[in-house]
Amino acid sequence: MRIAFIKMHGLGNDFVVLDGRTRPLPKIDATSAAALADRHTGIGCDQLVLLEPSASADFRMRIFNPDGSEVEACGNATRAVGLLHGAAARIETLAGVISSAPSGGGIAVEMGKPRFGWNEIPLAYAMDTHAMPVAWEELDAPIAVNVGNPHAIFFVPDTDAVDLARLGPEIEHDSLFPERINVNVATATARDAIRLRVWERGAGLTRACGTGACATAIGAMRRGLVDRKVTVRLPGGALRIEWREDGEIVMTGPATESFRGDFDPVAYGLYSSGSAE
Ligand SMILES: N[C@H](CCC[C@H](N)C(=O)O)C(=O)O
Repeated sequence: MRIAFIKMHGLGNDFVVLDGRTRPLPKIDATSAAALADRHTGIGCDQLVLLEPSASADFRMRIFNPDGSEVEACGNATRAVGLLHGAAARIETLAGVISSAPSGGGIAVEMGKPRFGWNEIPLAYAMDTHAMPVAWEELDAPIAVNVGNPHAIFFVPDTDAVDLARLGPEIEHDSLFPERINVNVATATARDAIRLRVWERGAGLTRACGTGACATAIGAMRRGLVDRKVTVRLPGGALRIEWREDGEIVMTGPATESFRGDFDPVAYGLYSSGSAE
């Protein structure tokens, strides 16, 4: 039996969504996730997103990077599945239960509260995460923030002048980051505006990163560069981030369904539910 998928994106950060909220999905592991995400031999996406029933929320969202790693959070995908759900939703993730709701033509997501402790990022050893005493060439003194997943944010004079394709993977895989790291280069251009480019852990350069926008906005606020409501402009478009007085991060932005299709699970080492395992 063929498996249906929905192709979606948030500002060009694209996803293959397998909707298992009402019918069981085949077992997905790192190998099959990477095969489905492959842009040449698979369907192709920045992240594979599985929806499953949940005992603690409206549904559970699992997120796999194209390298097969399963991760705790994905801001753009959360808006996409919020659009798919069509109404306000509480969503169980590896980082806890978050919520989405339609908002002004887009989707607003309450992403949880940021964490700043060196062991919460996590880092391999104790260090000031506000201005880390480390550097990779011109990228130095990052601020580290965990918004469900780990981020390092470098504030630079010109984001376009950074060779992120070369420095991104070097930083992502540095032994300082035991769970690797998402790498953000940003410029605060006004009290309510940030420019951002992201090298994503397990995915590489993407057109937008929702958790990167959240982490970068929080980092800029903690550094006193911006106020508590900012517009973050990424290559794929803009997201609105607010750090609410109660500590919750609220991200608002668009989500789009591109097309629907189906695939033969056997071609990806999967067996549709109920068939021979
Ligand atoms: N690559 C990220 C997951 C996807 C985050 C990004 N697509 C977003 O919209 O938040 C990580 O490994 O933490």
